[in-house]
Amino acid sequence: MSILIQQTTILTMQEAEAPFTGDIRIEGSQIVQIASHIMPQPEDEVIDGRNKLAMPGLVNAHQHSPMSLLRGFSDDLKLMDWLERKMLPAEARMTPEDIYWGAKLGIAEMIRSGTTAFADMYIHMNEIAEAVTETGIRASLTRGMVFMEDDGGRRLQEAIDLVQRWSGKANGRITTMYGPHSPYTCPMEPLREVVAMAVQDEIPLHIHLAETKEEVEKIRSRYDMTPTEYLEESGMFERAHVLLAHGVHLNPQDISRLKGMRGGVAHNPVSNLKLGCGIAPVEAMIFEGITVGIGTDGAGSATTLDMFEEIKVACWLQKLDYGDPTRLPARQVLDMATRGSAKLLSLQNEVGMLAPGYKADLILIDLAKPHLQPIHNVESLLAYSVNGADVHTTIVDGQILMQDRKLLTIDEDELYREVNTRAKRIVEGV
Ligand SMILES: N[C@@H](CCSC[C@H]1O[C@@H](n2cnc3c(=O)[nH]cnc32)[C@H](O)[C@@H]1O)C(=O)O
Ligand SMILES: [Zn+2]
Repeated sequence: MSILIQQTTILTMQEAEAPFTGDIRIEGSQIVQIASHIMPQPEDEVIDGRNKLAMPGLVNAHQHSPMSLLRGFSDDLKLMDWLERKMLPAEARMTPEDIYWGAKLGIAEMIRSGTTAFADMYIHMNEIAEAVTETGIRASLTRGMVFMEDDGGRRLQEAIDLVQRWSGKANGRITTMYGPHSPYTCPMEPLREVVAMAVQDEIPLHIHLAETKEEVEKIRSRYDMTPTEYLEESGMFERAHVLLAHGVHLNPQDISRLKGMRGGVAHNPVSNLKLGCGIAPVEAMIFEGITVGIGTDGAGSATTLDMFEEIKVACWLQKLDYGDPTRLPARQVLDMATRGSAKLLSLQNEVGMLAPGYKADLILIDLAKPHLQPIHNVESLLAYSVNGADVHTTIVDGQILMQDRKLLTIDEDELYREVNTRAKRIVEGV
């Protein structure tokens, strides 16, 4: 299978490279050539790229994909109330099949809005892995673990099963992580146990950190530490690749503790705004050399999985926080949503950039729209004007998943029937 995209505007996201017009050739799962003109081969599927822009697919660095089933079900609550009174009881009522359909709903929204890979933390991971396999998207999957009661090791065993069964599957599109949920749901002993497993199996960690002020207060009263100090105490930053979700409430010492860490922080600006959490110190972290990527968090809180929305809001928040519009400029935020997030998923040598040898994970954006004209500066348009609905074509691992806004691997009528019936049944009991 080979694809030739002709005469399109290309933003490779390679270091400081400006956009240019050219062709992109894909063979199998990889990009093999990018040049101003490439001779079509007889077997090529040719895509007309005129009036379009090709860029690396966006990487959503923090998600709970089946929470799309709970979108709009319990808004305008405090995080701890939302989580403990609404989400956890609803999740307890979800069957594995519900999770499969919820994940598929999330994946449909992601493919439609230009996301080609995501980091997911949830339960019933076999079903999410099946949804990833069938739909063609790329994902780093994590069984989230809350250690608040003795479950006879069930959660840990499910996490191990996920890693053993699914790492490298779906032509390498599936990778895995270990996911202790957060400082406030993981006592030190099981946390250290998971860190030791991550080190031994060479598997990254995915965990929430310092999302709310309440969390900071809770960890202070329990352990007399900041949440960051608490995680540092577990040894994870020194010993493993760690994907930290949120990192909103970090003081300057906390930021110093993260310096030199493998992995980095997934910024989820829309979720942070909607839950009233605060503004993450994104610029300060980048200044210290910490990798910051972008995620949406689950649709149960953020309510949208459109990474172009996150991109805009990420910029706005830093500009507002500093009272300075030069903060977090367009190119830098695009870098966060592609290469930054790719590094958080340990995929920096495979996705996040358009280059020969990289995976063919890319999107085409339709520029023939009033809000995307005239074209003074492509990076500005992408950061401040493009919406997920402007994505025309989505390609992952060399397979076209959406063309001309039609999903090719998902039956949307069936999907909407399933999710509505299931969502209704789940929330009736909460
Ligand atoms: N409840 C599971 C853990 C599930 S992992 C993912 C969890 O993260 C929760 N979650 C989603 N968004 C957020 C957030 O913003 N902060 C904290 N937890 C969240 C989500 O509801 C889900 O329960 C257990 O018993 O082990
Ligand atoms: Zn989360």
